[in-house]
Amino acid sequence: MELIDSHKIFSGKQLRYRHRSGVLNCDMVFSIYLPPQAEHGPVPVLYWLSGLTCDDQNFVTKAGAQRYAAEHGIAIVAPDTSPRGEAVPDDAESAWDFGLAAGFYVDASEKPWSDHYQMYSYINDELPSLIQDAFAVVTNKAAISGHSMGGHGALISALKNPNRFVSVSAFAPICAPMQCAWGQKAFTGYLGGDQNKWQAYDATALLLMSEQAVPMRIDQGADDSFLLEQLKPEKIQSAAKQKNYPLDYRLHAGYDHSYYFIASFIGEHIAFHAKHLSR
Ligand SMILES: N[C@@H](CCC(=O)N[C@@H](CSC=O)C(=O)NCC(=O)O)C(=O)O
Repeated sequence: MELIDSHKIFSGKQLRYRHRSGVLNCDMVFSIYLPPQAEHGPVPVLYWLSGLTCDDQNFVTKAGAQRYAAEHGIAIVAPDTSPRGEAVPDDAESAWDFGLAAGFYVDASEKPWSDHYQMYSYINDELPSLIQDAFAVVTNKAAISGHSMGGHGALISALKNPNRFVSVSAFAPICAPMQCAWGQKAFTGYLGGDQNKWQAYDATALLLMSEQAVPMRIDQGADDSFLLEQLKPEKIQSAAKQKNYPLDYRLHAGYDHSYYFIASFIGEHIAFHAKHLSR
């Protein structure tokens, strides 16, 4: 693992590393914020998953999360959103919603994507192992959050691993990818045409099948241009109501899909996770 950037911020450290990923079969970069408390012992970890077109830096430079992570003594790991490199296939049409920076946090089964696009395993297995081996972090519990495509990634990770994550939150997540154009395109490309396979990566379907709840918070901007066509929070709200699932859903007047929205509420999300991580 190679340290490629380092900054002191709010008495902690914002670090950036490059490493070889076995599951993605390419070099990857991730960022980690270590709060000042990490100098005195293990701290809990919040994983942050970013959205379409992002890499690890969008959240680090725009969300303003470090102030709150330092206050609560939480490390934040921000991975990239897809495999990258000369040998990694990208979408032939260079679409921004598929291929590069659009891994959708699934394990692809279809060629040519399956050789590299194994983002679910990277986020849920390989990266946490690496983080636990390399940093002073608490190993038996973590929290997860994300935005848009990354919100979908956070929700499915928690729903599929209720013993690993103590809490999950999301900003403007893609709540029902099987029922929107972004999700249908990605799942067809990465997983093939059999929709039975898609359910394993659809937050609304997973919630309906869940047997163990993870405290969940979703914040959504009412002026988000993707709200009606792509995000569909009403699907997961309805599923949560049906299952009596602990979903705290908040709609905010005037906010859009951008990092201005995320920066406005990231402090509340980190406080939500801190409460559950400290139990
Ligand atoms: N094509 C546009 C819009 C892309 C966009 O809005 N990306 C969001 C995530 S959308 C769902 O996953 C984002 O986080 N963008 C990065 C940012 O820093 O705002 C474009 O390319 O701008």
